[in-house]
Amino acid sequence: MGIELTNVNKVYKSGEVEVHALRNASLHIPDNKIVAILGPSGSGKSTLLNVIGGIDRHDSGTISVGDYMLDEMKDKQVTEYRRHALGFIFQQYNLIPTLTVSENVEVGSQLSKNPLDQKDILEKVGMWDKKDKFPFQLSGGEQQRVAIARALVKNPAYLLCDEPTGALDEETGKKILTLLKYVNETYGTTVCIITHNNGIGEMAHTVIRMKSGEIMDNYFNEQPLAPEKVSWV
Ligand SMILES: Nc1ncnc2c1ncn2[C@@H]1O[C@H](COP(=O)(O)OP(=O)(O)OP(=O)(O)O)[C@@H](O)[C@H]1O
Repeated sequence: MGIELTNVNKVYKSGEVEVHALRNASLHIPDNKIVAILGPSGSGKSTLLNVIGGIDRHDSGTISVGDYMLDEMKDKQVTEYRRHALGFIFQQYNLIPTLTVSENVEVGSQLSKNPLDQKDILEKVGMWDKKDKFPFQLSGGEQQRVAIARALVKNPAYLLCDEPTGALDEETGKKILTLLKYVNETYGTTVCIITHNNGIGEMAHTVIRMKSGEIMDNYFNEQPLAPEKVSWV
């Protein structure tokens, strides 16, 4: 099972210009792992995560995520897949500014048929005592914890994270990585982390390196480091 891509291509066209964002990308990500997707700016990392996450559709090739065969799914089925199988985390947290912490998490809860207990999740991410605060009253690290709680309350099998520590300093970033590792170990969630920070590869079970839309490398880390021990670059 897990995530399987075979010869996936994605071309963006703007006028006469074509950008080959993914070129014959093939990879296998086993379930219940932490995966780091590394590569320079423009190498196709976000495109890869977006086609896996059903935010964007690929042009050719096959993608399966668990039981979901993405190339065979209609848009409505892709929406269901995003709601039930996936949680998303972004660099800029994307919390709703007019809702409190618990109301933001409630949004995630309402998207799921079998949501987890909100109090339990907010306690696990260390934000229960701030459940009535608004996002502007929280630090960046706290906002990212809430975003993780909102994604997690749906109990997704896959957590797709695009630069989750990109806006955070080293100390706070490492706390968020520790939380993601805890999520992986506690719930068995597969955690995919896109990052410019090569050090994050040191804590992952699987590392994927991209360049110019191609997967250059895909290897297992025999001994992933604890998040607090990774280098920060
Ligand atoms: N919606 C789009 N329309 C046109 N071109 C796009 C679109 N999305 C991405 N691209 C192009 O596809 C290529 C890959 O972009 P992508 O965002 O996947 O790279 P990335 O590795 O995530 O970069 P970064 O680390 O800077 O976020 C780039 O050349 C980018 O300009």
